[in-house]
Amino acid sequence: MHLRKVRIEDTSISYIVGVGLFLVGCCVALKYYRSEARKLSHIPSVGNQSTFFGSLNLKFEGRSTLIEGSKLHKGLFKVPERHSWVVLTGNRSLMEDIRRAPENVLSARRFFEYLLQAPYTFGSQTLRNDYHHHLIRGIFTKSIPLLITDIHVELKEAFDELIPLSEEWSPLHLSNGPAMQLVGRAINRSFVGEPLCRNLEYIASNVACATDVMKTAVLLRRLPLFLKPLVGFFVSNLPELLEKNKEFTVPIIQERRQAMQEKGSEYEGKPSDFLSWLMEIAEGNDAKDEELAVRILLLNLAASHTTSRTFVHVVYHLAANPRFQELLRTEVDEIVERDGWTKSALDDMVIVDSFIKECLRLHPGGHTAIPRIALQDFTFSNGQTIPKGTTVCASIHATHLDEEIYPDPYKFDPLRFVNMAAKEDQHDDVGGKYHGRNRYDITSTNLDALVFGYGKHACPGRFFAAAVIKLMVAHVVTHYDVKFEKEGVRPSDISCGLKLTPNPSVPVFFRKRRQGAKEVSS
Ligand code: HEM
Repeated sequence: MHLRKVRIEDTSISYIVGVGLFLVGCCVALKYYRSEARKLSHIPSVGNQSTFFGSLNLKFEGRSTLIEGSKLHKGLFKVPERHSWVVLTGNRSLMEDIRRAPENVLSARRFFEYLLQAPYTFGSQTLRNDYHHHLIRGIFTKSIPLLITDIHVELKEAFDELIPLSEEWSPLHLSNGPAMQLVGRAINRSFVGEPLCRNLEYIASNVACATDVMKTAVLLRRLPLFLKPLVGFFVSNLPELLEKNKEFTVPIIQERRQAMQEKGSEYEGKPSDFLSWLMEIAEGNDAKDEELAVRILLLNLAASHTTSRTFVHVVYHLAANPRFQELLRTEVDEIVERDGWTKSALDDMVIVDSFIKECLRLHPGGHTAIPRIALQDFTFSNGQTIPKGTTVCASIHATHLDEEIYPDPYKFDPLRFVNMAAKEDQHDDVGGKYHGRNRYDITSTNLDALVFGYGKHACPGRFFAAAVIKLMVAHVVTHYDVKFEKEGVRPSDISCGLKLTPNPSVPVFFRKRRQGAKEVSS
């Protein structure tokens, strides 16, 4: 009897273990069946195959890995990014396929929602309703010539406060805060006007919100769907930060509403800035004070890091090469003496333009461009297919570092785009194919210049960004000498996943300009 019981227990234990193993096996098989790795197995991968080691590989050798990918694979290839896979291409025709695909097939919007983990940070609704993009493309961009004077005044004050003109060299960790403050003041002069644009707590609040969103999003992107709301709740401080941020903007909105009620919609002294224009066109829920405040914050999110990062890259190149400072200031001195600080003066600064564009070519914000998420299976013109849900983009280095387009592509050539435009003009003279000089301006977007994206989602703020960065760079070369401690050595960029940022650990030394200093009109 006793023996029989033992046998039964033995049998049931092996039975339970067997069923357990079977279920685990089913789960593993199901996980693999549903995994990106299986669905994308037909697309060749580059670098290490494990998502963990592959991501490390991307971190330390992102640029070379993606260049290798474009060279080895003429179609699509994939790389692991942290927890998942990203499909890329360096093929121009396939990049055009991405550009041409409609939003309901390859979605830019869905990518940004994923990037910012919108449902758990800002909320998808705010992001999906992008009526403010039309405003940026329309009246805001058209008004740049009128906005320039105020931005210049704001920048001058900001520079004087943050980097006082001194006869001695003073070190400054530019990328850690000063660049964001300079840019924050400049752009907010046109977004919300004074005095809010120079309220340092407001500028810091914008930066804090952006940092919190990015930090939270990086974490949430790795988690399964069911954990995101819970973890987001504990990790993010965004709700409090947003409330704090609204305390700066909402009173200004209410003041303007009151002025309009009392003195009419076009009252004397009505500020000409983005907030005023936004209040004019917002409707329904979007017109609520708090919604308007969040939209201004979103605009800051899109504009501030991108612009300040570019400014830092430019200053780093100037600091590493004192002769470049001479090159730019010769141009700026002459033009400003003639035209003052105007939009047409900025347009004439073709060397400054070329210099900044060359920085953007070599130091884009990341290794990729035109990122999209497939909302349905998509077949490229070469016959390769990606399944629904795949993140796909262009490898930016494939064109930015293509020696057929840019001879000696790794060399920083400040006059590269001036010379390319001049060649184009010669072509025009002899009846060659003429693209127009504008093709070589900072703001031009095409397959060879992908830093602002390309196609219908290309950055609508790029004309404004270009004007602000030009003003900042022109101000630096006309007022300061800059250098690094070790002459000629520019710190390498930091690569983090698919992102690229200037190295923040090295200070730039500033001193009042000595060489050829002259009184430039302020
Ligand atoms: C150097 C500075 C800047 C860089 C490098 C930059 C870059 C970009 C890039 C790469 C995109 C995505 C394009 C795509 O998906 O194909 C983008 C989108 C956007 N940018 Fe910028 N940007 C800069 C400055 C600004 C500024 C100053 C503003 C606002 C005035 C702005 C507003 C936007 C907006 C609203 C979008 C979303 C466009 C859409 O999805 O249709 N950006 N930007």
